[in-house]
Amino acid sequence: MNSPLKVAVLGCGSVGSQVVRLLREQADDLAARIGAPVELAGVAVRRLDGAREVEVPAELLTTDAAALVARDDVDVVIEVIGGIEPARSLILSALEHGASVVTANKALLAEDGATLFEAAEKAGRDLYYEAAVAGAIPILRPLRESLAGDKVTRVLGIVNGTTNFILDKMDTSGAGFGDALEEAQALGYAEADPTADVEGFDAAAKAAILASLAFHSRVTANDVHREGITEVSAGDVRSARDMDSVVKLLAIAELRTDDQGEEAVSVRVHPAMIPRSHPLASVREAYNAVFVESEAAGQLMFYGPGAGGSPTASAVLGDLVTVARNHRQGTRGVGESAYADRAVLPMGETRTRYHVAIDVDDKAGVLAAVALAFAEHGVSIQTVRQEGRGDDAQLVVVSHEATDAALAATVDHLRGMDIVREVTSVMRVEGTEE
Ligand SMILES: NC(=O)C1=CN([C@@H]2O[C@H](COP(=O)(O)OP(=O)(O)OC[C@H]3O[C@@H](n4cnc5c(N)ncnc54)[C@H](OP(=O)(O)O)[C@@H]3O)[C@@H](O)[C@H]2O)C=CC1
Ligand SMILES: N[C@@H](CC=O)C(=O)O
Repeated sequence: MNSPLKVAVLGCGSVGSQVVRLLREQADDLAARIGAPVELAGVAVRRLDGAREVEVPAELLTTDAAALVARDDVDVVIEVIGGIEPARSLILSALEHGASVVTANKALLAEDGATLFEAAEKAGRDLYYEAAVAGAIPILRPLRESLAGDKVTRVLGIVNGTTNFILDKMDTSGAGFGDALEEAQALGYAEADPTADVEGFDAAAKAAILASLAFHSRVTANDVHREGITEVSAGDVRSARDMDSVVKLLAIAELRTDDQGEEAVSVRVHPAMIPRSHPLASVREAYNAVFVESEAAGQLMFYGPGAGGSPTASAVLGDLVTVARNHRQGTRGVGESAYADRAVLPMGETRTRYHVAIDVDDKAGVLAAVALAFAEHGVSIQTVRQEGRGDDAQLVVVSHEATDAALAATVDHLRGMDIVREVTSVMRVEGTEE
C-alpha cells in the first residue's frame, strides 16, 4: 500500500463531525478508491471543550488552525468552518503550503471565489466545493464537467433546505415561522446565524456559484437580486393554497440578451408561488431540487437532501476522493472556467407574473379603477377575484408577465389610491402561464 494521505479537517460542527465519522467508518473503501490510506492529521475547532457529535482523539484536536494548514505533511485540507475569515486565509495558506482543498463554504466562494481560484491555479492544486451548493446533490460537477460541451441557458431551483423546511411546515402543518425555524436549527439545517438562510443570503451565494459555472462567468453574491422569506405571511401561504399553489424560495439564473443584443445574465433569489402540479412544488422538508435547461440536453432535474451534516459530508468526501487521486498523481482536476465576461441585468428588467392582494373599499367601480391602475403601467391582468365583503373586501390579482419595474410602479400607484386601504401581498408567480 502507498504511504498515507494526510487530511486536516477545519471545523467539527454539523458537517465536520460527519466528515470525521465517515473518514473513520469508510476508511477501507476510501483507501481502495484513492490507492492510499487516509490519515487524519488534525481537526481544528474554536473551543477544545465543545460538545461534539463525534469523538476526536485529544491529540488530534487543535485550536491552532493556522499551524495545522501550514504543516508540510498535510496533503488535503477540508474547510468546514464557514464564513469569510479566517476561512479565506486558512484556505490560501493551505494552497501555498502545497495542500489541495475541499470546502463547503458557499459564502466565501460567492464573495471572493476569484482570489481562491487564482491561488489554486498558482499553487497547481485543486480547490473543490461540490458541498457548497445543494448539500448531497451532485450539481456542480455536472455543470462543470458533464455539460461542458453544451450551452446552459437557465438554472432554476430550491437551494436552501432551511427555508424550504419552514415554508413546507407553514403549508402542511400550519406551523408558525418561529416554530418551524427552531425545528430546522435543531436538525442542523440552518446556519449558526439563521439570517443567512431566512433573508436569502445563503441561497444568493449558491445562485452566484451556479450562475458562474453555468454561464462561464464570474457572478458574485452582490450581483444577485435577493429577497428572503421573512415577509412571507401565513396569508400568503393561504392565498397560494387557494390558487392550488405553494410558496417556495427560488434561485433563478438565466442567460438573456441585453439592449445591445449581447448575452447577459440575470440572477435572483425570491419567494414565488408555483402551481402544485409543478415538480418543484413536491420538494418537501429540507430537500433541494435544481432544474438545468441547456440547448442540446434540454431539461435536467437534480433532486436530493440539500442540507444537514451527513448529506453534506457525502459531497465533501466525494470531492476528497477526487482531489486525493489527483494529488497522488501530481495532476489537477478541472479548474474555474470563467472566460466569458457577461453583464448582469438589473432586476427591473426581469419579467415574471405577479400575485397582488389589495384590501379595498367595498364599493362600485373599485374593480375597474384597480384594473386601470395596472393597465396604466402596462401590466395586463390574467385573473382577478374579490374575496370578502365590507371591511374585509380584498381583490386578488394575478398578472400576465410584466417587468419588475412596471409592477413596482403599479404597486406605488395602488398605494396612492383612496379606494385602496392596503396592498397586503405582492409575490412573483413562477410556472407555466395557463
Ligand atoms: N450545515 C449544513 O447543512 C451545511 C453547511 N454547509 C457549509 O459547511 C460549513 C460548515 O457548516 P456547519 O458544519 O453547519 O457549521 P457549524 O457552525 O456547525 O460548525 C463550524 C465549526 O467550525 C469551528 N470553527 C469556527 N470558527 C473557527 C475558527 N476560527 N478556528 C477553528 N475552528 C472554527 C467550530 O468550532 P467549535 O465546534 O469549537 O465551535 C465548529 O466546529 C459552512 O461553510 C456552511 O455554509 C454547506 C452545506 C450544508
Ligand atoms: N443552511 C443551509 C445548509 C446547506 O447549505 C440550508 O439550509 O440549505
